[in-house]
Amino acid sequence: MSQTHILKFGGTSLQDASFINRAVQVVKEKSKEARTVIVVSAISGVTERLLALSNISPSKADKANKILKELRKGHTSLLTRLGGSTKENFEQLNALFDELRAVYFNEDLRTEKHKAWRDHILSIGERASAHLFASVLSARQLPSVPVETQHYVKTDNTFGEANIIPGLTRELLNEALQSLDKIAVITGFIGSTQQHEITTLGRSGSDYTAALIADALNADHMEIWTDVDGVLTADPKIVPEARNLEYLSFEDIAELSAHGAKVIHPKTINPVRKSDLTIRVRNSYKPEQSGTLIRREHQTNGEFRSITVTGPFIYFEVPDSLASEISRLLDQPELPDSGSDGFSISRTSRFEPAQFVMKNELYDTLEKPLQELARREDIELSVSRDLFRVNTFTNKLKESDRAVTQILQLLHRKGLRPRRIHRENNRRYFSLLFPEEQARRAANLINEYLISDSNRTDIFLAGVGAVGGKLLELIDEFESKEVSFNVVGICNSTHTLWNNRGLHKRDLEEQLAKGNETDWQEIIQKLTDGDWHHTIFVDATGSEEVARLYPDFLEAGIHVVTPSKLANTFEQSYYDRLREKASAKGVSFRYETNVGAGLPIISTINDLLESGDKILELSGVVSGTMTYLFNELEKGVSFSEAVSVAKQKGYAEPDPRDDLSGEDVARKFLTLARELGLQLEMEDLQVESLIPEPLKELDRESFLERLSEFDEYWKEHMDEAASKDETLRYTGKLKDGKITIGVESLPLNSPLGQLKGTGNMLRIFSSRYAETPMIIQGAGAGREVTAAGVLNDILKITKEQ
Ligand SMILES: Nc1ncnc2c1ncn2[C@@H]1O[C@H](COP(=O)(O)OP(=O)(O)O)[C@@H](O)[C@H]1O
Ligand SMILES: N[C@@H](CC(=O)OP(=O)(O)O)C(=O)O
Repeated sequence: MSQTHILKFGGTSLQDASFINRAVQVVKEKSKEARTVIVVSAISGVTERLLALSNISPSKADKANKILKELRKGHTSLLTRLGGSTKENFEQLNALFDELRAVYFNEDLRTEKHKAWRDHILSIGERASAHLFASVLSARQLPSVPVETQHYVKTDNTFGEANIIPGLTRELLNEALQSLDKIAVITGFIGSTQQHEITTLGRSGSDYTAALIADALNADHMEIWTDVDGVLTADPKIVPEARNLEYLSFEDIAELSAHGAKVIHPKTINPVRKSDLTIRVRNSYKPEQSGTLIRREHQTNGEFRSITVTGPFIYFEVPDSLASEISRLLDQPELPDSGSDGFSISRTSRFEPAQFVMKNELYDTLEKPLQELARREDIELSVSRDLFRVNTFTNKLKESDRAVTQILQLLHRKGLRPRRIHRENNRRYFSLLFPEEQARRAANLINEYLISDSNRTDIFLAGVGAVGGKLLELIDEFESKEVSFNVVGICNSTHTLWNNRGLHKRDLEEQLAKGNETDWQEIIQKLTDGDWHHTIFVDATGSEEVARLYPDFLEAGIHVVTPSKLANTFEQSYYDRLREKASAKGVSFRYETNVGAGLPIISTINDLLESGDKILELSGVVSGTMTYLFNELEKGVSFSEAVSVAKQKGYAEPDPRDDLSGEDVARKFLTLARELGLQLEMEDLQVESLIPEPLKELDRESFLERLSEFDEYWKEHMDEAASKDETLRYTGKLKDGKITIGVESLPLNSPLGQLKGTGNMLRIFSSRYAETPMIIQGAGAGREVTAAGVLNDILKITKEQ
């Protein structure tokens, strides 16, 4: 057997009899393949109980005795239950609890060498579990021996967080373990000074012990058995949706654990940094899973993405002149070691305040001198307490800062503003400071950003009629390497359907009718609360009620896209409010299809304006229905017949008066005018209606029936135009701040006279296009072109992010 494997069982992997049985099984399997060396932590919760014991004054002997008794009982009854209770094993375990009692009540040690006394107390946890586990293994035909590392792991005398003396430790461990013919069950977490006083290596230090042993024995592989699937993208206690990382490098894990990923002790990699050791972090609840593989070589496959949350911290600002003195205070060697992110200082210039972030406990020890310093300088030191750092790691940060920008935008949309942003020189990491609850929320949102395809856009589609239904089809068919869409919800006026994993055209047909009742407030709430990082609300309803809700969506950090012309043509104050909300929240409101369906009219006008051009006139035909009607009249079809066919073909609205009134064209021109910055209301437009006065008030059926009374009128008009080689078109014009809309007689061979089908044509006269206008022409109606235009808006938002 040439290979040596180290198995480290954390406290959680030995928490009760069934876990210990599972651990025995793991050892049994492993020991068939390789020489197996075990490292154990104290049974879950035991270190906490021992710490609690060390904080009980001996005057409260009852309380202390209760803990002492429970700990002894807990271990010995496990020994019995697991079949390891030979007389010798029982005596050895009891001897440890006798020792614990004796040390606890040793008043001299407690008072004179308090920290050493406490470490001695803590050591019992690991020593007891090593004895217990070795006894159980031996009883199961796996001959084992407990090894207490206070004899071999040598440290300085920084009790509670001792530093290893590497050479000596390596030599002693090697000597003790090299030729053992039984399975060594070694205590993690503990060592001793040169004077043989027991020390501990810092909370969760057993991982570190395991690495020291791996180094001493030149081991090939090490397994860290714990209670999670491996190293995850975040602590699952904070981020339940955290995902397992398949591979990490030594450098990755060292960086994560130094910044609070508790799954592995920060010093673990130190002794093995240069070795070819492989480390697997595995879940004792799911031994069949492969966990996370950690090795020296750097994996650049994008796996390195994770979040840690550290704290609590204090934050305060002082005039820069005070910063150096405070730094000196922080330099005192007797201060408690508060880890690599114990404190940080930012100084930008002499004139800007210096910003301090420090762990709560560090501040508590410094509060007095700090306040004194502040008083001397006559400033009030105002501190914010209990803040937490959300640290984000990702390989993407090596390439650019885009991920930082995207994450900040995402948090901003969800109403989360960090108190402080800190970008490390090491380009894979940045941190944000928040109050506790916000930190939790931010961690969950960032996790979603990191694990989901960051190119993914989530969509809620309201209205699944002609345009909405087609859009869903287009989204289903859409394929791109850079962007992906996920329709998380759809609704019509009665039903709403949700699915985080994505909805498709077939769901619309099969499932929507079984959905919940549509409740707009609930939809807004759900989209606001969801951890989707990039959401677009698409309104294809044409409903006024929905168009009035856009500010709420924008306020919730949700982009809005719509083919509906309503929102842009409500009162000017509403129009302005939409823009203000969108800009305040960093989200987009897009509506390219409001004019000319799929034709790029609004974007072209904006491009011209942005590049400094001045629009002088906009004119032409922007109603496909009207073009169709006049084309039919040209062919000799009667007015009433043309209207009814337009209705049948779906060009005209269900009540054709909505088109004939000119309202549709008016809304389009008003939208264009406002795009140019004009402040206008619908009433300011001059619009010629094609609805004969006597038919205005009729119901829809009677209107259609009586429309033929006016056929003659339109025939005469058309004949008159024809006699001059002209034809009729319904046109609009915006010039000098005024909009006029109505029927014009135009030469048959002019560009507008030549329009066919549902053709639209808009002429843009500008400073640059003063003589010959820029012309945008094409089909200006129809569900295909409109849905494609909406999809284009969605794509634009996605690419802006
Ligand atoms: N990135 C992370 N991946 C996995 N677990 C993490 C991470 N960050 C923190 N943890 C926490 O680490 C715990 C495992 O460490 P610990 O409690 O010391 O277990 P053990 O007793 O097995 O050593 C997990 O239960 C989890 O809450
Ligand atoms: N028992 C010690 C050391 C340790 O490493 O424990 P665990 O492996 O259960 O995190 C502690 O609780 O800090």
